[in-house]
Amino acid sequence: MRRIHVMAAVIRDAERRILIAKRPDDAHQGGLWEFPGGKLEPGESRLEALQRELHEELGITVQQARPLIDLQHNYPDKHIRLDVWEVSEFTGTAHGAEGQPVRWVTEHQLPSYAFPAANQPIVAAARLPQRYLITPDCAATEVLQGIEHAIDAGISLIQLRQTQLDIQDYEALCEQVLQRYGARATFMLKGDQPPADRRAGWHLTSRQLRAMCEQPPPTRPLPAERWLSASCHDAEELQMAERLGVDFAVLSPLLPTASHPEASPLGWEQAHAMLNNCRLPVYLLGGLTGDDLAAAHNAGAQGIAAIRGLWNQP
Ligand SMILES: Nc1nc2c([nH]c(=O)n2[C@H]2C[C@H](O)[C@@H](COP(=O)(O)OP(=O)(O)OP(=O)(O)O)O2)c(=O)[nH]1
Ligand SMILES: [Mg+2]
Repeated sequence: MRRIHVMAAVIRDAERRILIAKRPDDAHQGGLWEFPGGKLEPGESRLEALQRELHEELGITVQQARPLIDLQHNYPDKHIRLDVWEVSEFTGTAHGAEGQPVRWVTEHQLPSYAFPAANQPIVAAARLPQRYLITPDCAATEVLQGIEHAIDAGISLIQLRQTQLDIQDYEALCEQVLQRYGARATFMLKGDQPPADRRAGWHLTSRQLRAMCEQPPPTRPLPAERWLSASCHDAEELQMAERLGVDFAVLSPLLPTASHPEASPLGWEQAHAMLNNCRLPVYLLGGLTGDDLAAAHNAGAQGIAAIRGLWNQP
């Protein structure tokens, strides 16, 4: 089968809107919306190809870009590597230089556009932030204060962990958090059932993930409009997460941590190899801080997840 390496871009404007373009009706995957880009040519670097394609298709010059998600997809007629970068700075006015319709859309509007089958994880990656805060075990007042501080510092995805609380107290805290902060951040909650509050997403432990994948075919336990994520520790669990249809995964432990001294860390190289074979946005967890974001992106991750590394940061 034909194998092609495609560079594509999630381009953002100052209001964080994303540029999408419509593929010509007679092209492969024609009539569907896409993230602008095209094939890597022999001798080009990935960034050079991205710059050339965006200049040809949109008339813009890329100033700043970084890897967002890199995945492979088999269409019936070709095998594609979609190497998607986030473009945060460019010069020029983006327009359909090849006559194609283009549109700036909000993250919220993105899922309502029809994209090729390969794009589902890209749409998730474009909507998700690069930092994922997991709350530490501490008193409820401290949790609330810490969340407020984190949101003010730009964190928009938070898992309420609180292993110290029993179910009733956990649910009461979740309710309070959603009431106060539900409009300002996305909250991922834990538990045996999907969270009752439909604003919240559901984060599965690796044990839950394995149990849900035991009886084939695995069926996604939450409607598409709510976030579903899972904790993974190896390549097999990442594959299960893909098959279950989760929106994103957390892969751990990357580095040694004080909270899990017994676990053997994956290290950057092994994590990178696992992410090469994965079709999900993945946060790396374990001993990381905001300073590790560039390394995480270069390893093919969506970003970092952290408890201490993102809690009470200046
Ligand atoms: N650019 C882009 N291509 C995508 C996306 N999703 C997806 O499945 N594809 C597929 C469709 C095509 O088979 C391939 C991209 O090829 P292309 O037609 O854009 O390549 P190109 O710009 O170099 O065009 P051409 O000169 O070969 O006509 O990747 C996407 O979001 N953006
Ligand atoms: Mg193209």
